Amino acid sequence: MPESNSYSLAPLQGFTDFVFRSCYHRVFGDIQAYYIPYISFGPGNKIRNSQLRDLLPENNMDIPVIPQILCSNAEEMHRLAEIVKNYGYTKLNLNMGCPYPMATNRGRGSALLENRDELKQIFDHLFSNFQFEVSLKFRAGMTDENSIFELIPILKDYPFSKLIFHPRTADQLYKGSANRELYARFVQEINLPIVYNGDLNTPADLEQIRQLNPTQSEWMLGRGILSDPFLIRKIDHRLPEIQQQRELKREFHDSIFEEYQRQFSDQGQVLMKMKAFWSYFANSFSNPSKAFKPVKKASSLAKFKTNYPEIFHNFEL
Ligand SMILES: Cc1cc2nc3c(=O)[nH]c(=O)nc-3n(C[C@H](O)[C@H](O)[C@H](O)COP(=O)(O)O)c2cc1C
Repeated sequence: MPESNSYSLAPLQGFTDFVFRSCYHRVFGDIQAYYIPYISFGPGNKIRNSQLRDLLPENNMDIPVIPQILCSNAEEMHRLAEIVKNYGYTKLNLNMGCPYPMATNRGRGSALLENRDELKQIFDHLFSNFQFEVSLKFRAGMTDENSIFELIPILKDYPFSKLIFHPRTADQLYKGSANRELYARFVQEINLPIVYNGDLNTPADLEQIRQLNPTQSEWMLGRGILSDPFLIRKIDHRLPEIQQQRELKREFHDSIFEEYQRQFSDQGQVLMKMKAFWSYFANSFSNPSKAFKPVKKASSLAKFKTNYPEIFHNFEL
């Protein structure tokens, strides 16, 4: 891999929150940009507290974060972008990839890829009324992956700082696999540097994409990092020796657990967050489904505290 590889953390609502991001950055720190999961308007035109908390500058000190918004039209975009601007951020990411009907039925996320007039209004309004460095994260359309090629002239018309492409259609949700050949064809046709996202779980995954697109150097990683916090070190051939790996992994886990306990007074909420964390983190142990069991079956935070040390003891690689 060339030295110029650069990595960003994908936004995963409920998983890559500020606790995860800050602990990862402190313990591993090999990521250039951490995308904050989207903010959007929910019932009563309100943004969920958890989304706002994740955006607060005091929760993102000294970390290179990029806020993301999920909107359906220029008016919604404007109100969300104002919030991001008022917090002092200078970068903004637009979510045009969310595949879930809850978003797409309201014209948000991937649905915007099929609504070209709305799309252009959003872009026009954003670039003429705000000074953000704007990036765009998108999928390969709603149902027909070839429809994404029709967007190329529009995407080239605006000064996006980055285009991040996850080559799956919305109706695939997370099933099947990301279409790497489609990605390579898209890059060739658009002829701009693009960030690749989707199913990067091993160094070999990056190699295979580079075989199709030799100049690929920008990567956004999501579930791969949640499942293996050493993934980037493996890709860059910087994996420390086994004892240090164990220590770093334990330090990472313990700092996340400590921080959730500081953030939430409700023990049930801490347990829920730790279960979500472990649902991926267990993959970094020798027998993932067995390793996850003691966490999954913990019915209280006290039981979790008793159960998790045995996982490090019994399933550590
Ligand atoms: C639980 C979950 C939550 C996600 N939340 C977001 C989000 O808030 N914003 C976004 O752009 N993508 C979101 N995604 C998509 C990821 O950012 C990423 O595009 C996708 O997981 C593919 O990359 P990966 O295979 O490296 O994980 C989410 C995905 C999952 C599984």
